[in-house]
Amino acid sequence: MRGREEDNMTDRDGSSDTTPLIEFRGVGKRFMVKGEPLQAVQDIDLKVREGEILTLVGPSGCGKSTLLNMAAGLFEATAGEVIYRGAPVQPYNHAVGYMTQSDHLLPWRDVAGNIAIPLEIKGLPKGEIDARVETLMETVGLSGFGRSYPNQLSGGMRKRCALARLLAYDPETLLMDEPFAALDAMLRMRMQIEIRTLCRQLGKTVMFVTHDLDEAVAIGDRCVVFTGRPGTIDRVVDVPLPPDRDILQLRKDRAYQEITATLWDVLAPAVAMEE
Ligand SMILES: Nc1ncnc2c1ncn2[C@@H]1O[C@H](COP(=O)(O)OP(=O)(O)OP(=O)(O)O)[C@@H](O)[C@H]1O
Repeated sequence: MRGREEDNMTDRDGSSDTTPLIEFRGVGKRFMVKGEPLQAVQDIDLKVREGEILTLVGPSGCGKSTLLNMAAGLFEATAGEVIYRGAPVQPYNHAVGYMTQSDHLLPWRDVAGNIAIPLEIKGLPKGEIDARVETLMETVGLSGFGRSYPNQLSGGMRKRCALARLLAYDPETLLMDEPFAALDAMLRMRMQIEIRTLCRQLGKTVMFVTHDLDEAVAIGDRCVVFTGRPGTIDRVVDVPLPPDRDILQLRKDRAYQEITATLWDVLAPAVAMEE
């Protein structure tokens, strides 16, 4: 199945076909670097289902971020096509929101001021902005911190603030590129729990890139494993854990242990080849 996702898009219960929200059809991306071609990804066939959390894991440089950038319409595919809700992705895809490792909070604005930015850009009236900011702070567990400045926040609180700002744009799809990589293990787990809970509550579709296989399994409904350079899809697996899984207890879960061990066998050779 190398380079190919299973053709059928049956639901978890196997009952029905679903139209993908995002589809990569035979996608390749080649960059020119100092006059030389560099094939970042090739032969990518991938369907992202509406409302799912799809995690992408693979060795460094296999093109995970490149795929997110193509879904966002920031990079154009050099082969194949990227489809969003039935139409080719245009520069830029306004239905997606991006979150990266660095939170890009404005240091001179407090928490409420940072979260308000997209609402101010939209030109909403002040009363509505205040009410929406309050709700968003509550959603991400930052109630009472509206007047705090980014340098007064812990790493996890900064992430929550960045997440609330992202949600203020109300994107249909969240593209998350190693958003929790800089957090310590405990905070990271708390954010994983929050992202799963929030995205299920709000019905968001998520493409989530991570280097961390445990994280990919813990938060994903499905997990895409990449290999090589150029990046190709080795396999797409259903994560055999319930949607309302208890992330804190996963280490003791037999299904979790088995799936991470299986995926590690796929990834390990590629990781061993990383310089
Ligand atoms: N704008 C660009 N111009 C030239 N080369 C690029 C550009 N963006 C990415 N690349 C190259 O494409 C390849 C894939 O990069 P990409 O960042 O997508 O991989 P990745 O899997 O996300 O890596 P990592 O896990 O290290 O973040 C790399 O060799 C990278 O150097």
